[in-house]
Amino acid sequence: MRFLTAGESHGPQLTAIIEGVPSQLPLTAEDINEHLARRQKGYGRGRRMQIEKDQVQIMSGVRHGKTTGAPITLVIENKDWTHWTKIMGAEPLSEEEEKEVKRKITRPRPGHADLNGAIKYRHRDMRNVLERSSARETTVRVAVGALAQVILKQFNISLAGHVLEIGDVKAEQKPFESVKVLKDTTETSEVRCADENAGEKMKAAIDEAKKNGDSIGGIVEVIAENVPIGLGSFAHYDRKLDGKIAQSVLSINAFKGVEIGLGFEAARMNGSLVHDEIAYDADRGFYRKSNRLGGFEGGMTNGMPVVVHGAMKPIPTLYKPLQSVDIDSKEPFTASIERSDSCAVPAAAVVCEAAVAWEIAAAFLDKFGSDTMADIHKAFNDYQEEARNF
Ligand SMILES: Cc1cc2nc3c(=O)[nH]c(=O)nc-3n(C[C@H](O)[C@H](O)[C@H](O)COP(=O)(O)O)c2cc1C
Ligand SMILES: C=C(O[C@@H]1CC(C(=O)O)=C[C@@H](OP(=O)(O)O)[C@H]1O)C(=O)O
Repeated sequence: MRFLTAGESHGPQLTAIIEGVPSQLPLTAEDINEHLARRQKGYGRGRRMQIEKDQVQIMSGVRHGKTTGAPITLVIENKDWTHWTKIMGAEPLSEEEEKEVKRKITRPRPGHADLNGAIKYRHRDMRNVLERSSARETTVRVAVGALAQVILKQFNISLAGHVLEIGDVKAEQKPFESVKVLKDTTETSEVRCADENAGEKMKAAIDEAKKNGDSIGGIVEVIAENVPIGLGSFAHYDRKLDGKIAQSVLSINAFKGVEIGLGFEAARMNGSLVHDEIAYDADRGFYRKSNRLGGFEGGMTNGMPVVVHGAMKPIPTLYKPLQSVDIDSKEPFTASIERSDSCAVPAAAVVCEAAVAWEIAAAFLDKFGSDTMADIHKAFNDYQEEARNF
């Protein structure tokens, strides 16, 4: 399975084309819209989220509620587009229109793709960079991840993404062993949270940052349950599933770190406290007594829940402005701002969940086939039986 996305933040729409989805998979727009709504709900978003009401249109590859095996096209409209038709239109502007429309952006924003992208693609109007580098694109990635979750659900594999930390407020975690998910946790941090008030403390930290004209980042966690043993491979670097997940998570806007299981903490501990001992039960087959390594050994899943953490930097556009330099005048200026999120970590938890879901689903189809659901179910059931009796 593979996908491409296209579309600008203030253009007419975002599009994804997904190729390699098996036939006979039940799929409706509602399966996807549910996740799009979760992404919009998170605390700390700016005014743009009041304009958008993300809804997917399935434009190809599905007939009467079932996939056909043909490429699937997903489209999400930007409601804000109506305010940007002149600035973002594909047609050349007349001289009159050119004067009317404030076109050029020459002031790069620290923390964004603006300056590097402008130099790389020789744009003197940095709107050509910022429109595509915007995290608006994460909408359509969530749509693609939602489709991946529909596939995984057929095999009882479920995922949850939630917020672990906002700034220095931590959701005190329950141990990995007691993970029993899976509900909507984008507003609070219920999944593995021992402190019932953590969600409220996080919201207060977001409010405080906003009040100071600042922004705040955080850490999200994604857990996938009932993942079979052996997705991914030890055989080659680009088939290691933990590596693929890391790439996918790190590609989310503003993500600066990724961990699997204990992650960086494992480097500070002795081996006896890190590795998960192997046990055997006639009903379950082989299993682990703990899950410190987050469900991975040798680039492959080991049957324990997959646990991924992603670290998001604070939003770069600040109401308390940063210094930069105009690319035309070369004069320093203080960045001005019209609107921005002050925290997008809760929303990013949903994006991270989508990224992990996609990688697991793609690896799942690599292992069990990808033509039609009945064949995949058969291959999966046979393999699970063999793994249990191994
Ligand atoms: C869901 C989400 C919403 C975001 N909203 C904003 C925003 O409103 N303002 C902003 O400056 N950056 C926002 N960002 C972050 C920028 O898109 C990101 O920092 C920028 O594109 C540069 O990429 P990099 O941080 O990965 O290097 C958001 C990121 C995500 C994941
Ligand atoms: C539109 C979304 O996020 C946007 C991501 C973003 C950025 O610079 O990345 C900047 C803001 O957009 P605008 O400049 O239009 O206010 C966010 O609202 C979204 O998440 O759907």
